[in-house]
Amino acid sequence: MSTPKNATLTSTTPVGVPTLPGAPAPLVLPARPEPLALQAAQSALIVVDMQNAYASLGGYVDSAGFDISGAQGTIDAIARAIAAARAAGILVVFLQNGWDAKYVEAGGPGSPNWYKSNALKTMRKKPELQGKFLAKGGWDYELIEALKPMDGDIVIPKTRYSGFFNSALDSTLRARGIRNLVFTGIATNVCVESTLRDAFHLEYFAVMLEDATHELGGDAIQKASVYNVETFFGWVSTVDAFCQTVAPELAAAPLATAAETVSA
Ligand SMILES: C/C(=C/NC(N)=O)C(=O)O
Repeated sequence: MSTPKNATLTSTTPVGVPTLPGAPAPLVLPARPEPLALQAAQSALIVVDMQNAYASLGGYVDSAGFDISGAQGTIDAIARAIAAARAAGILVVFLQNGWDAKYVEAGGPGSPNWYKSNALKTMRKKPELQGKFLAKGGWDYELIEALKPMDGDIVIPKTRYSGFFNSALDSTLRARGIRNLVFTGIATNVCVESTLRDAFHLEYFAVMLEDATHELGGDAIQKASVYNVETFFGWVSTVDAFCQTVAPELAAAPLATAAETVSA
């Protein structure tokens, strides 16, 4: 989604993880409702579920009838954020949603996921699609070509909407001293928001780059999710603000240079 025209990044006293004595001065990310102070070494860029299932025509959400016509803009925005994060030494973590090829991890009729997952529902409705959506080893499950992990990035598989549930995400972040999470990905209102809410409950400072996320359900849904994050669970910023803050030298460079540092 593009930045709303009336969006103002309020400029008040920064908040965030207290700076330890002797630590370098923190970066200050313009954000709503207030700027967020963060150390690059204590921060991770979380790229949520940028898989063919969610971002490519012919993938699961497109096949299930959701509108992903805006996904390309989101992909480009995430590519810029990833390039800036890597340049700044900020850990990049890709979440990858899905299940084993036999769908044991999806849960059977005893799991609410059986009834709420539109991937499972669509495959039940159209048996010719059985086995196609979100199955490990398949095209649908793969991260999209334009946003492939590089050396130093981390990929965390997950089986439910929240990246923290039954996954290695929390321990991976804690082991590296990460306290600030910068969220991008699809879908704003499902896996991004679910993971960000859990981040709040686990004491991470979470900020969502609103123009590097894409909703499932329309503009009103995007606005509602942004409102929730800004008001209750964390902070909201933009890709431009993030790039300018963490890698100003890259933000000034031509787009092609930034894109080149993203694809493996
Ligand atoms: C609806 C849905 C959203 N996933 C996500 N990555 O936000 C799903 O996985 O079924």
